[in-house]
Amino acid sequence: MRVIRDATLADGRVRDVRIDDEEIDAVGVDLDGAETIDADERLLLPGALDVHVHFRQPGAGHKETWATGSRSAAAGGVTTVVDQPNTDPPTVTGDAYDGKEAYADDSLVDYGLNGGVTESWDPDSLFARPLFALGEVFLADSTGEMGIDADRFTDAVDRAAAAGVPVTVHAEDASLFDESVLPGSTEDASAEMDDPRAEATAREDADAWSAYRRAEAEIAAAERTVEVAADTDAQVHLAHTSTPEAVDIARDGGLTCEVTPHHLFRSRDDYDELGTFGRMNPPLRSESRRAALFERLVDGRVDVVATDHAPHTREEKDADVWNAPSGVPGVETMVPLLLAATRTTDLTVERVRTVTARNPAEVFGVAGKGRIAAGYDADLALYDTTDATEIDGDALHSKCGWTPFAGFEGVFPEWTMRRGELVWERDGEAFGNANGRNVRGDDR
Ligand SMILES: NC(=O)N[C@@H](CC(=O)O)C(=O)O
Ligand SMILES: [Zn+2]
Ligand SMILES: [Zn+2]
Repeated sequence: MRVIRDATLADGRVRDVRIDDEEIDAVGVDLDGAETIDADERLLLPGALDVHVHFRQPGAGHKETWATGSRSAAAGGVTTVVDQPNTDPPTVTGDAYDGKEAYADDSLVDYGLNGGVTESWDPDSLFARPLFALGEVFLADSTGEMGIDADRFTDAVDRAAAAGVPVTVHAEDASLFDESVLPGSTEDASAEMDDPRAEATAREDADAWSAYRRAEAEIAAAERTVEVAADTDAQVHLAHTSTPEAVDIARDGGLTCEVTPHHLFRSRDDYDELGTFGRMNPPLRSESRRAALFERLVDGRVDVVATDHAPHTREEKDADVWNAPSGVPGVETMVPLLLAATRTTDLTVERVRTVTARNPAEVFGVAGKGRIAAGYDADLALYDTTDATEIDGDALHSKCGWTPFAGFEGVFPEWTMRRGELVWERDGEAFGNANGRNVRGDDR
């Protein structure tokens, strides 16, 4: 058996962690073992579970593949990812689920696969598969145009409740988007009458995306989701909540919620730097809303941090604000950004551990993951918190080759272990094997 010697755990205790094949055998002091990995009192965290990624296969392997996405995860201390259904074909039938699982064979890290809802979904075959969750259920169109109406949403939540599967919701209400911001909107109609003022009304700056998909649209959709959930036994989770209001609505309404690193570390003030590379759904919010969201991360009101890792190529993103695709990468920089923030804010290492590992495993009932304790999977990552490096898109491993966090400090793992196997060693840039497993699969 192998022993990781003198590791500092998130709560500050220094312990040995003994590993028996794929599992943690014991956590203690002076443990015996045939082989020793010295931690030298560096920080050992449970491998993170990122419950919201878009790895793009099938259908858009030019943006990301399971091989590149899972490498990016491993290099960022993430040992489990959950893929979303807006691929091509969308994961809305049993066959589509099976097709995606064949791609996930290339994954270095463990994974879950969500099922989605469209007009043409097939709930019977879909719920016959081991779904991680039903979701993200799109209440408004995003990449993949899977927005559904109110009746289908209620029906989907009812079916998920009957199947005992949690539901995750992309909560934006498209009827509340501010269409006056759009080119060709009513103000702009005067263009047809040769009114010179028309030119001035069509916004082309990247911040127009935030003005268009305004906060009120998320807040209203979060309220509606609480109402729908209240009428059923369904377990409902709000994906990527971008406003403090939606976090509070989720808590008060008995839902769980997740926030993304980009909504925690970026705001509308950053569009000058990011341009359309900062376009995503839900969009960046005001600096005051960002700060209020961060406060809720620090004090425990946010349940989960997940990335909504949504890569698009540079060429695709380099378009005008109305035509650029929505989404930013993030799986590799989530834990590094949060750990770096523990050095400069009130965020504690324990909170980082809780929102990236313990809570996602608990909220979604992932057995054997999210903790460093005997009997749990040996999903681990080692960090030197005194060694922050500057984030650089070229040095990351996503196929998209860019990051919205360029220039930020990040504390990256020295190594990452997934079920006892080293899947990333920073010295030498070495990756392990594609032995990732479905966390809801039969071989668990
Ligand atoms: N968040 C995004 O802006 N984009 C996501 C879809 C989504 O999560 O809504 C994508 O798949 O590109
Ligand atoms: Zn979404
Ligand atoms: Zn998403």
